[in-house]
This record gives sequence, structure tokens and C-alpha cells, in this order.
Amino acid sequence: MNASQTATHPAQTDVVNETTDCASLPSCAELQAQYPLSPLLKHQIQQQRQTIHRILNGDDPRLLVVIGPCSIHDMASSLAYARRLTALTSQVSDVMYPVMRVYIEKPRTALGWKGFVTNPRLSGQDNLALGLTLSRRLMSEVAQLGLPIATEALNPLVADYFKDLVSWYAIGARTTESQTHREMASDLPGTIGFKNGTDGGFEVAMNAMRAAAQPHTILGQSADGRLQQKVTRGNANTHLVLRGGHKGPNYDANSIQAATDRLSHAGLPVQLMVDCSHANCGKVAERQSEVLQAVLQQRINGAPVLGVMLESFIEAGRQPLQDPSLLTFGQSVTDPCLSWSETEQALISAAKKLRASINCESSCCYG
Ligand SMILES: O=C[C@H](O)[C@H](O)COP(=O)(O)O
Ligand SMILES: C=C(OP(=O)(O)O)C(=O)O
Repeated sequence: MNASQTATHPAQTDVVNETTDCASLPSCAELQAQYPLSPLLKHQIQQQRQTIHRILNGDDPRLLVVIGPCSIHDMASSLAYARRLTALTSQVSDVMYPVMRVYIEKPRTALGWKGFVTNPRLSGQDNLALGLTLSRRLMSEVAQLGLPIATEALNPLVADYFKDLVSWYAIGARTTESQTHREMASDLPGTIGFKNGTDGGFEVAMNAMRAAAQPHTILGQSADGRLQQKVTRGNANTHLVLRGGHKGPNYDANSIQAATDRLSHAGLPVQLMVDCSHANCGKVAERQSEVLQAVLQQRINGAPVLGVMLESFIEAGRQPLQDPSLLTFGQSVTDPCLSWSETEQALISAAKKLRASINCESSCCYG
């Protein structure tokens, strides 16, 4: 049964809400043994995390670009996308640092497909064991292509299975206010972007950054799946992500200035990412290119924009979730995405603009 699509209404007298269906899952250690990372890959991921950290600290001037499908729904299209992104990266890597969105869990506003980890076959049957296994295999293969990986950390137990593979995490708009997610963030490696809340307000994300920077005592699991009390180290490598909200976009100069002032006043890292998708494009995928252009201009004018996020896949738009054999290859089953050709155009023209601004700066200084 697909739990995400079936509402059950216990009888009024049913005071014990008992779980009806349980299945054992492989532990993190078991899946890591099945898809282990070579020393070379471990080193690569460590380097990728450090590069993102240098971008966050202003020691690497490139633009961080978190880009990829809204959600992963099969291995083949995700890897086909990853191969294209690897090739495109080599054309823009002097001014940008692309990190692929490998989003295997989806937070839902109410109900819907919860992602590849929960329902990897897009069927009526949830299957976490298969979803976790395929997701780890996919992330390992993406890493082997040389791409850094970004994901949304949604379920803390799920995050543990992929902790050695991910370089950049989002805590999403729907969970940035949650104590559990802030505690989880304090235990994650790499850099974490906290999205503003769905209402567009960024105070909750700033509170999250403060909370994640500190150690917390949390309920966690060991590599072999035993419950543990853990004390996290705290992660201060965090930044705000502006993704717009119910009242509209928040990538305009006034919103970015307001966020910058608030971060500075709060003594938090004055660096932000703009998510060109979601409420910043009104879920009209092709508007992401306009948002990107506007944000780049602000960065060139001096706004502290360390990075951007784009939702992109092979085919444009989105399609309803249906019988997997009827799905268009490489088209989103969640939010609409830029097509591959729109993606290439957007990144190549952004790279030109960034290069031109650098050349202009150096000729102003030395010319
Ligand atoms: O990024 C994807 C969606 O915006 C997010 O998962 C919420 O989706 P929903 O509003 O369709 O449930
Ligand atoms: C769900 C996402 O974003 P948000 O949390 O901003 O809605 C996403 O980036 O896939």
C-alpha cells in the first residue's frame, strides 16, 4: 500500500494507533559495505566540501550553482543528466562550481509521492529497502563522475545512509523551523543552506543557523542501527537560501538588502544563495533564467550572493506521476524544470557575464 496516498480514519473508539506493517531495513553499515567509497572518492568528496566551504568564506570567487532535477525518480535519467552536467561543468568551471541536486526525498505540502527513497518504483508499493539501496548506488555513481552532490536532508535516519556522499545540504522551507532538523543539521558534514519559510520570512532560517552552529544532545543511530544518545559537534558552515514565499519572490534588490542587513545585525555569515525556482519563479520553470540574470547582476553590483539554485532536467516542465512505462524520459514528476538546452544556455550565458565582470574589474584596476 502506498501510505502517502491512503488516508485511514481510525474508528472513534480506536485509541491505540498501532503500526500495521513493519519490514526490517539494512543498516547504514550494511549499505555502505554494499556500495563502499574508494579512498580516491573519499578524498574527492572531502575536496568538494572544502571547495564549497571556501566559496562560503569568500576564499574561492566562483559562483556555487546547486542544479538538477526537482526529484530523482529513476536511475537512468538521473545518470544521463549527471553525464551532461559533468560535460557542461568543464565549460564553466573557471567561474562557477556546479553541484548536482540528487534529491531522493520530497517534502509535501500535504500529500503526494514522497520520493525515490520511499517509493523507488513509482508504484502503489512503498519500498524503503530498495529506495535506500538504489539511492546509495545512484549517489556513488554520480560521485564517480566527479560531480559534487547536493540533497535535501529531510528524515534524519535517512540522512545517515548518505552522509559520506553529500557535499551540500538544504534544509527545506517546510522544515527549517523544526528543532529536529536543526539538531540534525548540527550533525551533518559539509555546508548547509537553510531555506526561508514558505511564508517568505527569513527569521526562521536565521534562528536555524544559530541553532545548527551549536552542539546538541540528540537521539540518533549507530552505523549498525542501534539507537544512541549522541552529542553533535555543531555546524556553523551554513547560509540562508532565499526561495520566495506565499507573498511572492524575494530575489529583488530590496529583499536581498533586507536579508543582508538582518544577517549582519544577527552576527551570522553575510552570504546567501538565491533559489531561482519555487516561489521565486512562481513555479514557471523557464522564469528561472530571468531570475538568474537578475541575481547575477546584483552579485556583480556587490550583493553577497554566494550561489544560486536551479531546477533542471533533460526535458522541460513536469509530467503527472503515472504508470512508469508511460513516463517521458528525463522529465520531472514533481516541480517543473528547465530543459537541458535551457540549462546549457542559462549556465553558459551566466558564465560569460561573470567573466566579463571579472575582466572589467581587472581592467579598471590595472588598465
Ligand atoms: O520542490 C518540490 C515541491 O515544491 C515540494 O516538494 C512541495 O511539493 P507539493 O506542494 O507539490 O507537495
Ligand atoms: C522542496 C524544495 O524546496 P523548498 O523547501 O524551498 O520548497 C526543493 O528544493 O526541492
